[in-house]
Amino acid sequence: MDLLVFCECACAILTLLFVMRTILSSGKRRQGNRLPPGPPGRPILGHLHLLQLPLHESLHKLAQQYGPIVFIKMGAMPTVVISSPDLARKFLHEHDHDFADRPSMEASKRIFLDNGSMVMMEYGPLWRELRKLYTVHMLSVRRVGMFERSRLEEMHTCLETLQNHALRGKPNVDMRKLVFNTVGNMMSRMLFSKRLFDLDEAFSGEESHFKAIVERSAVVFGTPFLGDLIPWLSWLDIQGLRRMMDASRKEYDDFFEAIITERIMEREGHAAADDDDEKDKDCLDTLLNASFCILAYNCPDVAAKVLSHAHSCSYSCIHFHSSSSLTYLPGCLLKNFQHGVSISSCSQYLFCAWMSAHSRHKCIHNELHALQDLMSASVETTTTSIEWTIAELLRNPRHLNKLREELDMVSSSDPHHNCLEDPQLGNLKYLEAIVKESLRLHPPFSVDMRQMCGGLKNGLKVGEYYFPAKTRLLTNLWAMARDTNVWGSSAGQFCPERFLVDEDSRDVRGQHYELLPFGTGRRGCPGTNMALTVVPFVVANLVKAFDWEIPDGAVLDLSEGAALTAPMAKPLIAVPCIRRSSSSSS
Ligand code: HEM
Repeated sequence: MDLLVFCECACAILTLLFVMRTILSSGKRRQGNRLPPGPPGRPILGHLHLLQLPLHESLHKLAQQYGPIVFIKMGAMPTVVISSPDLARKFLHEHDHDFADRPSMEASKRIFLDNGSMVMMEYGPLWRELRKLYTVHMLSVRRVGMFERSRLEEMHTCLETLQNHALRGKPNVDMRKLVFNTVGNMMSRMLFSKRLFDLDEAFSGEESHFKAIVERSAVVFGTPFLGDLIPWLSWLDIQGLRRMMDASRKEYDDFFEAIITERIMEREGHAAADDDDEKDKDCLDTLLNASFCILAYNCPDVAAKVLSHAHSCSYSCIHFHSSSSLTYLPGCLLKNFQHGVSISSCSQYLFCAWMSAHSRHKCIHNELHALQDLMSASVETTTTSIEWTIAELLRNPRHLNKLREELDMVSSSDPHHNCLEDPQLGNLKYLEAIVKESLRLHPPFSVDMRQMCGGLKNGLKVGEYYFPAKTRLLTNLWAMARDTNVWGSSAGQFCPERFLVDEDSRDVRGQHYELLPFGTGRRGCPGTNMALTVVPFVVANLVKAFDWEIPDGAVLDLSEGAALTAPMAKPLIAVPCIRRSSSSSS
């Protein structure tokens, strides 16, 4: 074979091999990077044009068309939407640690100073520290139980207010306001021992100072910020949202700073009194005691300054509140810290050193955000759940009467003067079934939002699909809880009996993936104990004490509101009528 023919053949073979390799490798890449099905998107907007509020309904429509796993782009943000219990198990259990971040949002960055909110914080050491503090020291069953007295007092005030108004005629009550203010006071007393709300607002249309702050920030959180969806447009702020976010942050800061500063002064005053009763009075005390620990994670540079300051001052003794009594701390303990004593055991001592040496303002922002975080995460959700439950009971008098019979069995005394207490409610199966059923049909967070952890820079393969880095995970809790394949043909109806048939063991605490009103896994709701104490408690007492009616001429409207959480579209207005006696009314 002459040389020319040989070269031509070799070139042809090499070209062929190159083309084949390119085709094969691109095929392999496509196969390896296969995305879940989804509708065609638009440039820049992605699939935003398909999404409306309430979000769970738009996502449900997509699932009906493309199946239980759908890939969309919210602007530039890759997003996977899941709507089946099996997929929820896969993503939120098997891949829980991979999807443990929350989507980063401008509002939470600005209002909670660099995502200082635990709810929105990225997964990492500070989140872990805070989470432990919340679940073990602030929201455990024991801790929630410690505040039973203040909840009883608030419930009593609520029933008394209703009774006074009912005696004067047939008043229309804005149930959302009444419940919000009652639950708000229960929470604020547990967090920092203060009442924030006046219950008469439910009749007058007035608004407390704190409620007005919450509502202004809800507007900011509820308005989509363009830069959250299309990051390269984040410089553009046509709606002036950044200014509103900063104003909102200042309002929260001023509000909580006053409360925290007052407490610090009180604690300093009490230091001389050696008062055991004041220890860990509420969550703010717990936070202040753990303060240095959080500071060390959040601002290591500041923490280092505290240490060196404490050291250079060589305090011989610093007074502080220990968990048992006022104690004097020998300076040598501070030195020990630098030789390896754990942060948490030294936190209280060093916090006091820091307090005496530096401006208060700088160091209280961790406590400030924790209080703000817990108030925002708890009051709205719990209120929404109670409002929906009462509305469903008004629509279904048969269930309401059955519940009342159960309640009358545990307490036949005068319904107007005695609150039903937690221990009386513990074994009431029908009440429990009603609360579960209400959370099933109306999960206050209808769509759970997570994001792939920042560390997974090359994305992640789950099952047969590949997901790009920072993919957002939306779990449609609302759709899973209404799936007829799981819940049968009555999936859309309010039917508490379903939890009583054959001793159905499905519960709401994150073990049953078809019913996840509190989420699940490491980022599941740490306030579940509190919510499952307060919701049945308030519902039971409202039902026990009054006959409830819809105002004359009004229609009970159970449509859902267009919001990120899933409230009723309009506040529930009801009329409380005093029960003649607990036995005669059932
Ligand atoms: C009926 C009432 C409530 C409902 C339905 C609810 C629901 C939820 C849901 C769905 C999540 C996200 C879970 C996940 O991503 O897997 C969550 C997170 C959270 N909830 Fe609740 N919640 C309620 C009450 C409360 C209460 C009373 C508190 C505090 C006292 C609270 C504090 C929090 C916090 C701090 C988080 C963030 C947890 C984290 O990101 O690590 N919630 N809640």
